[in-house]
Amino acid sequence: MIEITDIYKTFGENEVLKGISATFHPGKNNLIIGGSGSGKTTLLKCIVGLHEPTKGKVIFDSENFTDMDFEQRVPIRKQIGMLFQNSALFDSMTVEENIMFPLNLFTDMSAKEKLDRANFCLERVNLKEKNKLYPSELSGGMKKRVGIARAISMEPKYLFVDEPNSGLDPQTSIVIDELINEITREYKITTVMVTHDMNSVMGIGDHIIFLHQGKKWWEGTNKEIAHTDNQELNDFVFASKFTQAAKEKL
Ligand SMILES: Nc1ncnc2c1ncn2[C@@H]1O[C@H](COP(=O)(O)OP(=O)(O)OP(=O)(O)O)[C@@H](O)[C@H]1O
Repeated sequence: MIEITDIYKTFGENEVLKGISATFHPGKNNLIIGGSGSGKTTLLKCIVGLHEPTKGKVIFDSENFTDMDFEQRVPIRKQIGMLFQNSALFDSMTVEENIMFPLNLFTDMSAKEKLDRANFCLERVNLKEKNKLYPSELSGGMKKRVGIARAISMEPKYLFVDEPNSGLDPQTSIVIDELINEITREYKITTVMVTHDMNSVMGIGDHIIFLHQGKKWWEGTNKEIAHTDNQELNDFVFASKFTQAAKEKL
């Protein structure tokens, strides 16, 4: 479980986050949504420690991450898997080497153990036997799957995902969402995902927080979002005539 309390983040004069609190539970897809520039990525970075909040606390399973120094944070960082927008694979490394990268860095596993783990993860994301390919030889969807395989290689307790569907076609996006959803449930991971994608929101949004004007404007599930009377959320989710018409049929 991750608890964030009263998170503020200011860049110069720009107060981006204004007192955000939320609890993210294990085995759930926790989604952060909101308009462009509303602070979603900033919040995600504050939670993982890529930004320090100006004020507020981040607690990982009763451990106060905010008050820890770099060294103290290492054991928690080892339990964090990350999948960022461009998959962030190393182009000069094969698929297998990319997946083993965190294992080389953070574990003392033997070469065979690392290879077995990489193969297990590749199988889990349906990329068996793609070990020796380079990122340039993969489609966008395959790269995301390698990114997921790498993110789960350390058996993370927490998974942070930023816009996993950017640049993917709708069908591939659904495959990626389903994979994240299955892994979250199977390994009881606390997953926190930033997304713009309404298919993701409706498909896998167990718990959603909507950011607006730097605040948590609304919180609920994908079932509740369809019937919201929150004006700003409604305008955001059902922005097009097409989605508005679909809502009326719900
Ligand atoms: N490192 C930084 N330095 C200064 N300002 C920043 C920094 N990172 C983000 N910001 C500002 O914080 C605000 C929120 O940015 P953020 O990337 O968190 O929004 P977002 O909701 O994720 O947007 P998008 O959906 O467009 O990716 C923006 O005004 C942005 O310019």
